[in-house]
Amino acid sequence: MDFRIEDISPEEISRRLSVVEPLTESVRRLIDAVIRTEVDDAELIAATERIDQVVQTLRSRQRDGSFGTPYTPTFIGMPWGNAAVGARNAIAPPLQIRTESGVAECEMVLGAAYEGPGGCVHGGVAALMLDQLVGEAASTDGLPSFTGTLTVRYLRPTRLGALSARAEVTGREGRKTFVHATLSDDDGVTVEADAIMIAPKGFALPGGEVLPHPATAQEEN
Ligand SMILES: CCCCCCCCCCCC(=O)SCCNC(=O)CCNC(=O)[C@H](O)C(C)(C)COP(=O)(O)OP(=O)(O)OC[C@H]1O[C@@H](n2cnc3c(N)ncnc32)[C@H](O)[C@@H]1OP(=O)(O)O
Repeated sequence: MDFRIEDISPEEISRRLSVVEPLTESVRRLIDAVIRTEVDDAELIAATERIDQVVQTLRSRQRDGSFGTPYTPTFIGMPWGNAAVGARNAIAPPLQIRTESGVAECEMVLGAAYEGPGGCVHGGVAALMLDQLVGEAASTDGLPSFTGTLTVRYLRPTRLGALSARAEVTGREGRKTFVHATLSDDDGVTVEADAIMIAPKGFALPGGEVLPHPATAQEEN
């Protein structure tokens, strides 16, 4: 896994986000527009050419491979290509997740790009959002955890539109954290999930042994 360190200040992080977040929002509007447009074929072909020109400009200077998750020396993560919450990733659902001890929650408005059954949220998108939320809830004590097992129950179809989601830690056992999560619309819960999150070897255990961070462990190996 990629654990590169980038020595930049929180102010520099904010500055970079202030530039890329509007770009990502613009691409989200583009995705929605492409799905729902009813313009004629000539306009679609002209739009394809204009979009390809923009792609060419962006590709004139580009990193190899994926974005990865760079960390500052004080472990502020920058997962900007992440499929669930990447600030540069327009296919990520628009989530602004808030966390407090053992809890992660957010509200979101999902449009045409997240459709599965007609007019409803794709089950994989619901699972993606809940997977991220259980990960963030499990990691609020500073011990990042991977999803070991995620069990998802779809109780009824989730209409596209305004939704909310919440994850809460229900127990911890060694490196395992148990988390329950829900996705809800105005009428209540539509999807629920239970996760077993695992803190990989190489991270500090809460109140116990401090293991090397993967970034430094990698250098030592
Ligand atoms: C602060 C920043 C915020 C950061 C915020 C971060 C949010 C991240 C959210 C993103 C979530 C993701 O998508 S994560 C990506 C999807 N997940 C993955 O790719 C994980 C792939 N799997 C793995 O890397 C590995 O299998 C691990 C790390 C899950 C486990 O490996 P391990 O560490 O070697 O585990 P091991 O020693 O064998 O077992 C330890 C204990 O866990 C149990 N265990 C092991 N695997 C599993 C499993 N899959 N499901 C259930 N339980 C398991 C074992 O029975 C054992 O229990 P006992 O005997 O002790 O009782």
